[in-house]
Parts: sequence; C-alpha cells; structure tokens
Amino acid sequence: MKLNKIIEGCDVQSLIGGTEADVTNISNDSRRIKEGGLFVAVTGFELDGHKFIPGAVANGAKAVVLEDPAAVLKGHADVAWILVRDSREELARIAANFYGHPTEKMTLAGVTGTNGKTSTVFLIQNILKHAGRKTGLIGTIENRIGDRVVATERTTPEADELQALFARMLSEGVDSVVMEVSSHALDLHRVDHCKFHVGVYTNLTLDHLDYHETMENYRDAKAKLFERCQAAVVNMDDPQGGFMLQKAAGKKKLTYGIGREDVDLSAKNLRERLDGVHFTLTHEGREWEAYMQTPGKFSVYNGLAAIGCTLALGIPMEIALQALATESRIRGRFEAFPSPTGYVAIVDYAHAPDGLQNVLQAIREMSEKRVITVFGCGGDRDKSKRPVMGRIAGEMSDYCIITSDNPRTESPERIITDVEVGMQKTGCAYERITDRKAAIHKALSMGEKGDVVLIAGKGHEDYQVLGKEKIHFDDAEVVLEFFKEVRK
Ligand SMILES: CC(=O)N[C@H]1[C@@H](OP(=O)(O)OP(=O)(O)OC[C@H]2O[C@@H](n3ccc(=O)[nH]c3=O)[C@H](O)[C@@H]2O)O[C@H](CO)[C@@H](O)[C@@H]1O[C@H](C)C(=O)N[C@@H](C)C(=O)N[C@H](CCC(=O)O)C(=O)O
Ligand SMILES: Nc1ncnc2c1ncn2[C@@H]1O[C@H](COP(=O)(O)OP(=O)(O)OP(=O)(O)O)[C@@H](O)[C@H]1O
Ligand SMILES: N[C@H](CCC[C@H](N)C(=O)O)C(=O)O
Ligand SMILES: [Mg+2]
Repeated sequence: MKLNKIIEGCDVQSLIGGTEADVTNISNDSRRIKEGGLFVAVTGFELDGHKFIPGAVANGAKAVVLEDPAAVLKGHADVAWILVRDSREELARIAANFYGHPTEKMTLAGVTGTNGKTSTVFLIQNILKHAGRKTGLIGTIENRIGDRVVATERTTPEADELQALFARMLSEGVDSVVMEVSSHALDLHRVDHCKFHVGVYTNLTLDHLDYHETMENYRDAKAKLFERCQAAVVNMDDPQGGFMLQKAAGKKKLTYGIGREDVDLSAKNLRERLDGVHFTLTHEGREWEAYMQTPGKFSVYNGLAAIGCTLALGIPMEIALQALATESRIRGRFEAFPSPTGYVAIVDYAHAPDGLQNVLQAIREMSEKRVITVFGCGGDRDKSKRPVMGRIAGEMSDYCIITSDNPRTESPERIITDVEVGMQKTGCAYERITDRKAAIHKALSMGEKGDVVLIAGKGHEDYQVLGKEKIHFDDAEVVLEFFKEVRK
C-alpha cells in the first residue's frame, strides 16, 4: 500500500521525504520491521521507541512516524520522516488504514469492566456459534478464529496486532468477533478506529490503580467504549452503570440486573449448586428458565451480559439459553476438581478484591464445611488491592495460605506482607508459604470431606513470573498430580 494512503487522516505536523513509497509492513516494534516497513516510534512507559529508529531503519524501514524531531537520522533521504503529536494515536489510525478497516466489514462486540470480561466473551462466542455465526474471539486466555486457538500475550493486543488479527479473521470467513476491551487498551488508543456494534459493561471495582491512579480515571477509560459503540448493554446493579449509560446517550441500550424490574433483562430466583446455577429470566414481559454451568451470582451477571449482547445482535433468546446451558464452562474460572477423599478444589482467576469476594460468596453458599483459601497478589501491579484482598479472604475463609502469584520483579515476601496486613485484621487462622506449589499441597493435604479448597489468582495461567523469568506453573496441574498421588 502507498504511504500516502496509510497515513491518510493522520495529524501530520511535518514531513520530510516523499509519500509515494510502497509500504509492506508496519509495527511499533523495531524488531518486527522488515524491508519496506513503516516504524512508529512510541514514547513508552519503560523505553523510548525513538531509540530504536536506527534498528528499524537497518531492518529496512522506508518510513518512520515519530514525535521527536531530534530523532530524525541524517543521511537517510530514502526514508520518509513523519512528525506527529501522539504516536500511539497515529499507530491506531495507520494500522486501521493499512489493514483496510476490517471491523467495518464484520460485526464486533466489545466487553469492558474490571471482572467478567473473559468469562462473558466466551459465553458470547458460544452463543454466536450456536446461532451459526462464523466467530472470532480476542481475550486474556487466547484469541480464537472459529475453534482454532491463536496464542496471545495481552488481554487486548496493540493496535497493529489487533487490526492484523481482524484482517486475518475476515480473510478466513469470520463474520462476528467478540473481544475483551481492557481499560489500558482504551486509554492507550489500541482500539481506536474499531467499529463496535455493541459495547458491554460488566462492573467497575478496585484494580489497576498503579496505571490509572484514581477510580475516576479508570471509570473514564472504560466509558470510552460507550461513547463509540452503536448499542450499549449495561449492568445497572453496578454503581457506575448509570454513568456508562449516559455516555451511550442517543444509542440503542439494553440494561440488565438481578431481582429488579426497571431493567430490560432481569434474573430472579437464583438456585445455586456446585455444578452451576439455575435462574428465571424476564425480558419484554416473558419469562424463561435458564441454567449455567458455572455457579455463583457473578456467573448470572456474565450470563445476562452475554444474552443482552447477543439479543442486541439479533440472536433469539432460545438460542442463547441453549448455548448457556450446554457450553458455559471456562478454563480457570471456578473450575472444580473433586478430590478422591471427598472435598472439592476450585481453581479460579480471582485476582482483584471484588472477584475474590464474589467467588468466596458463591463457595460459602454451597460448602458444607470449611473453606480453605490459597492466594497471593501479582507484583509490579496495583499495591492498594493487597490488604483489601487479605481482609476479604480472611473474613470469608476458615483458613488461609498466603502465597506467591506472579511476583515479577518485586520481593515475594514483601507482597505477602502487604496481603498479611489485611488478613491480620480478621483473626482468621493463616500461614505464609511463599512457594506456590508447596502452598497448594499444604491446602490440599488439609482438605477433608465436605471442605472446599479455593486456589485463587492464576486460573488458566500456565506460568509463573519470578523476577524477569517465566517458569511453567499450572494450578490445575498441581491439583491433579496431588490427587493422583493420593489415589496410589
Ligand atoms: C502499560 C502497558 O500496557 N505497557 C505495555 C507497552 O509499553 P509501552 O508501550 O510503554 O512500551 P515500552 O516497553 O516502554 O517500549 C516503548 C516502545 O519501544 C518499542 N521497542 C522496544 C524494544 C525494542 O527493541 N524495539 C522497540 O521498537 C516498543 O515496541 C514500544 O513501542 O508495550 C510494551 C511492549 O509491547 C508492553 O510490554 C507493555 O505491557 C506491560 C508490560 C503490561 O503488562 N501491560 C498490562 C498492564 C496490560 O496492558 N494489561 C491490559 C489489561 C489487563 C486486564 O485485563 O486487566 C491488557 O490489555 O493486557
Ligand atoms: N461478573 C463478575 N463480577 C465479579 N467477579 C467476577 C465476575 N465474573 C468473574 N468474576 C471473578 O473474577 C475472575 C476473573 O474473571 P474474568 O477472567 O472473566 O475477568 P476479566 O475481566 O477478563 O479479568 P482480566 O482483567 O484479568 O482479563 C473470575 O475468576 C471470578 O473469580
Ligand atoms: N489482567 C490482570 C491479570 C492479573 C493476574 C494475576 N495472576 C497477576 O499476575 O497479577 C492484570 O494484568 O493485572
Ligand atoms: Mg480477561
């Protein structure tokens, strides 16, 4: 594609060189640039992309988008230098132009909120599949083209990877895509120039203040989705639901909630079991019976969000309910493993206060005896949630083991101490076991008939990040190996 087409609509401050060159690849990562490439130099949080301009040019970049005029390389008249105000914003526009605005040729639904995004997008994809749509999914666990899995590193990919993925989906016949839209992505322009037919709001609770600093900034980042989507599906039981609805002024709206009549889609009469939850659904004066394979009130919210989204996309209620009843299990989300000795271990991805509280609430309502909780908090992430999670776990469990999550570059002991501050206020019996495998083994060896052992925080993750190193680690695998030894 010609460079002038690729930078169409960009806020160009000045330009050195011609724009007739054919550009064959684009990236904001110099290491990915190949002959004929366009490199976008981004001023990052850790590194300055302008420093990698020589590397990008050495790899064959024929155009460079940059914010700092001092970074233009002398003696490279064959390279076009495009000076802009905000490289991240231009990266999104350039990516959409380069890949031909794929989201304008497909149906796109985006889900945002602190908790429930991954769960809800899986439910939506299953409903869309049931309805005969050719689907794509983009989220934390993996991306999917139909049933084929494409690995991912991020909840919401960077703009260039994202547009490339949409284009690939389109070329493989996908007509409907559902994606998680993280607040980071909204704030960092990763989803600019994506045409969202539906935006779904789950909830807003404490997390990511390391990045957003205040809950208002965090809320405003999430709200951007509702300024852009054509139809909004909003949880009115969440205190910020009204705010999101306001942002969607003048658009189609569908509200949901539990046990209330002033919403479009309402659930009542929840009946919880360890293998799922039954409830009664009301929509446009009619009632339906619904079942989902993951228990907990929070699952009902995810179910309502998914039904709301697919109704907004024109899919009949009956199809949505069929899909929910048969395909609503999600890896690492309230995944239950019955032990040979009669207790149940649950692996769950709760890594923020609200998620932990919801999961423990669901377990409390079902467990006959003790609840033993193993958990920790991630390093290099929001520190304010640590004591809060400690308090919640302590208040809602009979015994806790505080362990490591992904300590990253922080001291695991320090993180545990931060969690312990909240735990100590509760009087709950607990211990610290830094090694996650040893912590899980201890909890499983304590389990007796009727108990529930909750292993929270890492869900589907098959790794642990210690320092800068990533090792293989899988909570479910540790549980299953332990049970195998018990059976011997
Ligand atoms: C805040 C954030 O999202 N930061 C991400 C971002 O950092 P950054 O853009 O500031 O980049 P940087 O690492 O400082 O580098 C600056 C620039 O130099 C470039 N570079 C770098 C090295 C090189 O050799 N050549 C080169 O060109 C980079 O591509 C980049 O454009 O781009 C980096 C490279 O792609 C990411 O590693 C980094 O992810 C950080 C580590 C991260 O973990 N992000 C998390 C918080 C995140 O995005 N999470 C959300 C939500 C999670 C949820 O669901 O709750 C997500 O969507 O995943
Ligand atoms: N609707 C919900 N409300 C509150 N908690 C929830 C909800 N759905 C799931 N949870 C809890 O939060 C955890 C994370 O859920 P999920 O992975 O669906 O969220 P997410 O928004 O995708 O998270 P992330 O931001 O890390 O991608 C679950 O394992 C569960 O403990
Ligand atoms: N999307 C979340 C995931 C946290 C998962 C937890 N296991 C951790 O590593 O902190 C985040 O980036 O904050
Ligand atoms: Mg997710």
